[in-house]
Amino acid sequence: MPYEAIENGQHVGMSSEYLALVAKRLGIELALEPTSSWRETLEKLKQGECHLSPMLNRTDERNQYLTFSQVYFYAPNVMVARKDQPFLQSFEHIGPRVMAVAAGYRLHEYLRNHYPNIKTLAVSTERDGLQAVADGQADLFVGSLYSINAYIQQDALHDLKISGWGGPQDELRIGLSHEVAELLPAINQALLTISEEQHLQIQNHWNNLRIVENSNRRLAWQIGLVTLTVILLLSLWNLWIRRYNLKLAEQNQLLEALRHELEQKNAELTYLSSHDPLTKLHNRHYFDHSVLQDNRNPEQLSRSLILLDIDHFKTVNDTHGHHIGDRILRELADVLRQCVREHDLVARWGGEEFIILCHNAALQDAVALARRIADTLEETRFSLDLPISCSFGIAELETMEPMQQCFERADQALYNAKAQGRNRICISEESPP
Ligand SMILES: Nc1nc2c(ncn2[C@@H]2O[C@H](COP(=O)(O)OP(=O)(O)OP(=O)(O)O)[C@@H](O)[C@H]2O)c(=O)[nH]1
Repeated sequence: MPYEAIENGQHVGMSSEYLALVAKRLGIELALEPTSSWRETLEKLKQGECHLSPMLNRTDERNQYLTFSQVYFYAPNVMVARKDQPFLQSFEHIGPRVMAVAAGYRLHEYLRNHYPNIKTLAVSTERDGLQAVADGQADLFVGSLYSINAYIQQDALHDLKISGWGGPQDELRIGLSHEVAELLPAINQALLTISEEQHLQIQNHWNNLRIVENSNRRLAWQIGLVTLTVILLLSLWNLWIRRYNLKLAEQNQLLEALRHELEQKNAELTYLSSHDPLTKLHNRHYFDHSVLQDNRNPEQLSRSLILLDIDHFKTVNDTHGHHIGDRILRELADVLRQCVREHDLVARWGGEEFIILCHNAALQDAVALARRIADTLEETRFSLDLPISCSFGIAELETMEPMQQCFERADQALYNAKAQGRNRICISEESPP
């Protein structure tokens, strides 16, 4: 631009208006063959894939495959440099500087033929050439004043300046492939009928108005792009946060399940460490720690200990096997659970020996409980209908007496019961002085 471009599939720019005028005068319709670069346009003309191109300079090379109309548009060429570069009079003063030039343009051919020593950087479009100078890839760009003016404004290349004349001015013509060369006289005639006023109108139209429009459109695109990028980044951020929270919730759930499992295992461990696995009664460890270490407080109510031991249990095991012995132990535990009061504490002391702490029970209360147990044993039908009896030793905790001492008295009483023939209750009357 401002020469020509394709916008939304339409040919626009000065060139399109000149072509429209010519086509109208000739009474013909022209079909657009879109190309993306000047090189491609020339190649299609060469191959006969299209028949006409507007706004071409005549060169020796192009003369081989094109026929040219008369000149209908003159455009000066200029050199562009960054603002910190000096002004250069002409191509003679370029020195070792690198000059960007649009590949396939007449100027490219002109430089090659007349200034082979100038270092050139071939770019696809004039716009790319200006950008190459702005980016420092080239020191200069040479091209049409009209295009350069437009692109500097559109792309806001404010660090660039016109730094000198860029060779002979462009003399632009319509180029026709030889196949349609017979149209040439009519085209020349049509070009002659374009008035000075129409020329001016076309140039003003595309040199001012469109630039402003494009510039705004470019800005709008840039703002739109930045907004879209921000929206995209925010969406990605939200997605990431949502995924992170989901993962966190999963981890928390897992942690909660583990905590629950740990609590269960702890409860199991506590149970196992304080209970006898066979009878499910409290075990000796529990009883020892929670009761025997506890010395009597004078203000507490009376308490008694009962120790009981199954009579001739070895015979049960020896005669009927260990598993029957186990069953008898479990059945005896059930009897004890059934006979004691809820605040009494029953434990398996070891082997076939059990202990009961009777709370709020004086000696006679403990004796009554032992009798109840002995009676229940007689009435209970144990496995294999075996008759099961126990010997009992009982002691009441005296004021200020250590629990351990009371236990030893009960143990002695139990020993006495065994010694006196078993299946009986013996009492430790009082603690030794
Ligand atoms: N089945 C079984 N037997 C046990 C268990 N713990 C200890 N015993 C048995 O209990 C028996 C205790 O035998 P002894 O100490 O001689 O006592 P006893 O035969 O009951 O005789 P007295 O107590 O003197 O009446 C032994 O045969 C032990 O093997 C157990 O958990 N299961």
